[in-house]
Amino acid sequence: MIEIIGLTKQYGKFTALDHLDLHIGEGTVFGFVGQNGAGKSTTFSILATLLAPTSGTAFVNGYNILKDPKKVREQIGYMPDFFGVYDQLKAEEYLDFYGASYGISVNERKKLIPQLLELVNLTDKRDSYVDLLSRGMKQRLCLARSLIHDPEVLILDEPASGLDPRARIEMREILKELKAMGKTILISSHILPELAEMCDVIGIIDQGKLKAQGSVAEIQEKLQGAKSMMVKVNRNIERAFAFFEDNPDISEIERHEDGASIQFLFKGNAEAQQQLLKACIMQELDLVSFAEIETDLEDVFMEITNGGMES
Ligand SMILES: Nc1ncnc2c1ncn2[C@@H]1O[C@H](COP(=O)(O)OP(=O)(O)OP(=O)(O)O)[C@@H](O)[C@H]1O
Repeated sequence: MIEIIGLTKQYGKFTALDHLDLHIGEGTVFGFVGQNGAGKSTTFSILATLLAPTSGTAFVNGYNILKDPKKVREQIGYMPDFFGVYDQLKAEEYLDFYGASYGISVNERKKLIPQLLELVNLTDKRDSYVDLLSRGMKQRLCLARSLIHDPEVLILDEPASGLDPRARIEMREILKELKAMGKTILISSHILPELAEMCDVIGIIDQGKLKAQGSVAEIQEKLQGAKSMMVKVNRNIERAFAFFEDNPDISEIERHEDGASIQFLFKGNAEAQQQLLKACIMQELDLVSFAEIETDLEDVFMEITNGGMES
């Protein structure tokens, strides 16, 4: 579990983080989204105890980053956005080196390293020199490195940056496995739709401030106070359009070019939505479908960071 309280970081006069508060529950996959310079890496470096905050603090599994940095480091595996790899080492030796520096015994390392290489799909590269690995492979090796002491919390700064679509899918699959193991995972990214798919909760940061937090659907609802809905009719689209247009809880109604679909924003809870569906059936509106539309995270993000909403 992670608790961030009033975290602030000044670089000289510049405020990179401005009273950030965040609560991330155990076993959550949390996506930290923000434009370049929003403050994601600064937050992660502070959580990893590599950078001191100007004020505020954070707790990782109950350990204070300021008072108990050693304990915090035991809890977390950190993958920075830029990492050096020792190019004179082979993949297996690289992990062995890190395992030794964590005080893991030779015998344990012999068992652990093949497991880690398998987890990140690098078993067949164990004897390859690190500098000859592709970028995606290096990222995965670095992820394996961050797992060597079996941390409960993973902090991954842009783990998919610079990867091609295939390598991104591989990374996503590995993260799914780690989530299944019960790890709490914090990921930052610009690849917004991917985060939406992978994360339970998304936090949107802009100029050092948290603008919104919740599931993609919650963020959208908070932003618009309404859900996007789409209905499709078999015939008589005019009649259906007039029916929805008359409803005071419906706005931004649009007819699609296919001549059969109507999209609108609906303000109301699940009960109200059920009533609306019932009314459509009572009116014999020739519906073939009635559904909530998943919002594109990219749209939500752009709206929020363009000043569409204050938290
Ligand atoms: N050591 C530093 N000295 C001065 N300013 C810094 C320093 N490190 C970061 N900053 C500034 O703080 C702000 C936040 O940077 P940070 O790296 O946390 O952003 P980010 O959200 O991770 O961005 P990116 O996605 O580009 O990595 C930026 O404006 C950056 O220029």
